[in-house]
Amino acid sequence: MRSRRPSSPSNSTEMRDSGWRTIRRVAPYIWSKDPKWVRIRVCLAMAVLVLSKAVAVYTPVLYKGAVDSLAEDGASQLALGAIGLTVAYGMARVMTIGFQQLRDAIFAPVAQRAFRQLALETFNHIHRLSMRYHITRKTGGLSRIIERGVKGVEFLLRFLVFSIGPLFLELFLVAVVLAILFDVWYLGVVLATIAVYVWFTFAVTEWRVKLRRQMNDQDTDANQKAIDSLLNYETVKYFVAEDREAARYDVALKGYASAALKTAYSLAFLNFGQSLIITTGLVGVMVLAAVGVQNGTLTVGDFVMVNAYMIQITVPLNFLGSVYREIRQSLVDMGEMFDLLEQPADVSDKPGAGVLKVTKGAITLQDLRFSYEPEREILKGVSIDVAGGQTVAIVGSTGSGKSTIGRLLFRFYDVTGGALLIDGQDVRDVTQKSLHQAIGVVPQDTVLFNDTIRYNIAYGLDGATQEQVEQAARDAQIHDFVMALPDGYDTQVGERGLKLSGGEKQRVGIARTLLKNPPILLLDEATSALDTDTEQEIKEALARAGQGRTVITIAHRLSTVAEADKIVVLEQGEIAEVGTHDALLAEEGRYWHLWQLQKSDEMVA
Ligand SMILES: Nc1ncnc2c1ncn2[C@@H]1O[C@H](COP(=O)(O)OP(=O)(O)OP(=O)(O)O)[C@@H](O)[C@H]1O
Repeated sequence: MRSRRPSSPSNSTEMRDSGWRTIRRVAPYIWSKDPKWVRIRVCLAMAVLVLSKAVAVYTPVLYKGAVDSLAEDGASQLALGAIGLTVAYGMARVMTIGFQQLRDAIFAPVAQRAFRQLALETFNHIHRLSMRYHITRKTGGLSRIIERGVKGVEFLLRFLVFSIGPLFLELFLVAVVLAILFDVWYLGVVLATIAVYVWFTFAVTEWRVKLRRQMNDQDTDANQKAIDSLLNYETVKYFVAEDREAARYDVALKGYASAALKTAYSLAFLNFGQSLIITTGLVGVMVLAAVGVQNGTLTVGDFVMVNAYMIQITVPLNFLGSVYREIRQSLVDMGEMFDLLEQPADVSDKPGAGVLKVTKGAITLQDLRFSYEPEREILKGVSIDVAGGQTVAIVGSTGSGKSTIGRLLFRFYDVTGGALLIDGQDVRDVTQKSLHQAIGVVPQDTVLFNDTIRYNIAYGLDGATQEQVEQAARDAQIHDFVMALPDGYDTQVGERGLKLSGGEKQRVGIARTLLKNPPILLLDEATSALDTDTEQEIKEALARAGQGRTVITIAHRLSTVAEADKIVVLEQGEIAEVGTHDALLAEEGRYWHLWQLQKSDEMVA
């Protein structure tokens, strides 16, 4: 699906601001001391740029010389001077192009380095951003922001450095040559032509940007309708709605066609207007030159030289409209990327944060308070002590805050009150890296990389060997299943692991966590009802995984927690009961009630 392009800045202040911000952000990569070659290349590219423009501006002078030489010597005589000048003219043209290409080649590594570093910086930053940010953004949207932002920088560099900058340098040089070789009238006509041309181009482009936006919106609309309809393929068939769908799509297509036509007409208007202005200027300057030739103050060579200059400056001017439009769009795209880069991470390491040292693996929740949104407290003072090596289960009705405790332990969010300690160290005082290293998480819904089973299991340990992968798979009770597959460990799991069943995915998830071998294990049990056999296998796999570690199980089904050393019953963010399975049943309280409910559910099922 093509995305809707963001709207462009509506006024020049915004453009200037985003322009400045872009320069501030990109300049350090372009004008960087380290490595040294960056600055050397930039200086060289600039020198070659000036050289190419100087040669370009001198080329018509050679042309004039050839024409004058021909006019003086007469066509019948051998005009050696004219031939020499014509060859020199040809060489000058080749040199101009040669210098341009050389400049591009010298600058290219600098630009590539800048794109790479910016993309990498943004990517790393996105990984650093907290969960709070990630769950509100669509990952596809994020990758588009990086892609468009980096493309924007690429475009801006290419056009500012290689198109707009050189164009203005050339205009300036031509203006100086005209003022010196001819008189200020020529300069006046040229400047007036350029001024009117630039004004016209910008004004019409501004109007065209709006038309283009309408066209893009219509395009997105048509696309969305088509995709939505295809995604609902079965529903369309169930309701015999093919004709209705086609009609709906056609309405969207009609809207797109009408917007596209307006865009095309406006382009014709822009092109014609530009050509009218430039030709008027060209004719004006040439009339001045023709008068000069008649008066005897100018030669025929001067006449053709003026023409050559005018033609030379019109070619790049022709692109001005599209360059202007693209620059505006690039500024918007880059603005989005820089917004992202400036987005603070709300969970970050304290300055001087130490490394978490896990000795026993004891976990203490001290009067833990937390809210995702200020007005709704999810955990209202929860205190739990988990001794090293113990298995503690947290149970409770849905929405009571069980998974939230796991997220706080992993420090996806910071607590709003109280503290969370591991072996006496507050999780906020240690580096996130060391904390994440110490905790293995088997989430409710394991998401896998779109790669092989081997890759997904080996992900748990950088550089894991085949033997280690297989051992982990055996411990997670998935090895036999994998070996029975035609491609074994090379089986592709599909996007997000969709080619595996829920139970298989979860066991792959357990295997990779076992390979990580963390002292603390956080199990967020699958809520989806698994069949009894699978549940039993997963239960065994998890029991094995928990040996010799501290385990916190967030349990949705009580049948899996009976053997826990301690069960904490959570209700609406508060602890309702704590005890062992037997003790809690004997109390006949909340846990007993939940147990009865689940037992009767299972009987019905
Ligand atoms: N990112 C979030 N922003 C706002 N509210 C959230 C967010 N995540 C969870 N919540 C809310 O916090 C409450 C507790 O969620 P949590 O996932 O911890 O519940 P749970 O006890 O694990 O439930 P379940 O058994 O259904 O998984 C829920 O009411 C949920 O709607």
